[in-house]
Amino acid sequence: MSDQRRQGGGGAGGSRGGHRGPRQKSRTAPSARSRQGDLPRSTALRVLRAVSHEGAYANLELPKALRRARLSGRDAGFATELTYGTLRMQGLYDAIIAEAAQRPVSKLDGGVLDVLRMGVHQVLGMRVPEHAAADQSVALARSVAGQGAAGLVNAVMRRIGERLREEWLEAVVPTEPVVERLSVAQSHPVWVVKALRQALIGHGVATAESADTVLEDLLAAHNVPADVTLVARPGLATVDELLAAGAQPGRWSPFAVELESGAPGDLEAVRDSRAAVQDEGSQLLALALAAAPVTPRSDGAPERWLDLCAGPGGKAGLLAALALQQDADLVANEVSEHRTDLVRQSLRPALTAAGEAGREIVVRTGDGREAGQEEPEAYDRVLVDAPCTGLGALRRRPEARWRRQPGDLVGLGPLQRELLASAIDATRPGGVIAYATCSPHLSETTFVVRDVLKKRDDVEAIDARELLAGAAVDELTGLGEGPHAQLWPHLHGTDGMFLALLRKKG
Ligand SMILES: C[S@@+](CC[C@H](N)C(=O)[O-])C[C@H]1O[C@@H](n2cnc3c(N)ncnc32)[C@H](O)[C@@H]1O
Repeated sequence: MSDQRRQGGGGAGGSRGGHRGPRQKSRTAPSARSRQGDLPRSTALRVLRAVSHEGAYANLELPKALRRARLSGRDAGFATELTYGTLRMQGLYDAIIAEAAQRPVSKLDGGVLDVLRMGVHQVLGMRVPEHAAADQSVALARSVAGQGAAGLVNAVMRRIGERLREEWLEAVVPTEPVVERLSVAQSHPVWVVKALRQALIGHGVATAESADTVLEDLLAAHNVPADVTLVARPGLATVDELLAAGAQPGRWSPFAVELESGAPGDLEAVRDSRAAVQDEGSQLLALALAAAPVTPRSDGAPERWLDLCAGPGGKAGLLAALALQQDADLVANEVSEHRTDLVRQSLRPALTAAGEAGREIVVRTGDGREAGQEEPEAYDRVLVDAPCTGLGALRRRPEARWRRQPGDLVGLGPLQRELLASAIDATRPGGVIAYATCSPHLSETTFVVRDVLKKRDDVEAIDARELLAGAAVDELTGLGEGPHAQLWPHLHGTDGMFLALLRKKG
């Protein structure tokens, strides 16, 4: 459990702001505090408004908002849990608000609805005393929508306080059908629940009989904040260095540590891009590709690696470090110029080290769909970390489940297939292609690989599970029936990463 969750009812409001230090109190006059809600809550509300009205991403918006409000320590933790927890559980909270307000949430003003969602999360998700949550919600409602809204929020918050969480669940969660039940109880859109159910069965980790139980575990795992995992990029940083700075060892990757407190940017190695925030699933994928057997080049020339969709540079950062250790060259390609800049930043120390070692690391902007035609059979190892719905990373992207739509798959499907076909063309005979997504959705994983393989006889699937397990420092099972591998948040504590490894024949 994270610090934010542990602190639960403490934080900003457990005691009507009584825990706050004198410095914060002096920044806001008492009259302003009561009119607008306290600083952690008004900061969280500002982020929620930006997410629901301006299409902002909470993980980018929140750090900026915390900085602007100069929140740190417990207050920053409280605002973070309030923002992320409210966004995650929005589906359940909307059902509770509709019942308590005796009207559909679509009839409520958007700002008032966000205030109420935050209010419900405080009472039912964070154990903040009802009176503190209600008073602060009323003040926030007054500031966003006036006195009339304050009266409505007051009435709804009092009604919400009349029942325990279990009683609310009983009141608003339908008993059947199962998909509807899980959708409300675990706060996911129905289409996502259905797609994940199919994925669990399709990837071979559940049967039609066991799927509902396993599905509940998966959905529940999406509602628990992910640990902050770092990678010590080999040759550039060491795990020991990060452990000495207070991190704990990771579970699967030999280069992973977990940061239980503090911000990643507090660590020098992270500031220098020698280490980085990276889920262990992503680390294992890069390690599996680097370890896959390829036929050595007959001319003895160094291997050439390609990361076709590299932005913002997480996997490219680890691949660059591994390429340096294996005397290989790397091209990190990305279609967006802005994201190419992020890759360049991420690879800064590796670029310097490559220059010193006489190795070549190139960061470039380009459409990956053209690489196969422009550089046929040029590479030994190619990663396609394809643009996808991100349904495997819902722990980290709290608003993604509400923003994503089934229609997104229509645009992504052809792009994923074209990128994979291009990657195969760019790989020389005897080389290996890794196709990865941070989504277990069958339409973006096994169906893409199946369709591409159906059209060509120059490539075959190899057992990704074996290579993934071989890269792990602990026994890694539950990856499916093969040959492709699927990681799961509820089984492995990683993001839901998919990996197919293909070998170019010849
Ligand atoms: C899932 S992200 C890759 C994440 C990255 N590998 C990492 O670990 O940090 C997919 C990336 O593909 C890029 N992309 C989308 N279409 C592309 C294309 N046609 N060619 C190359 N990159 C593309 C997106 O801009 C995005 O940065």
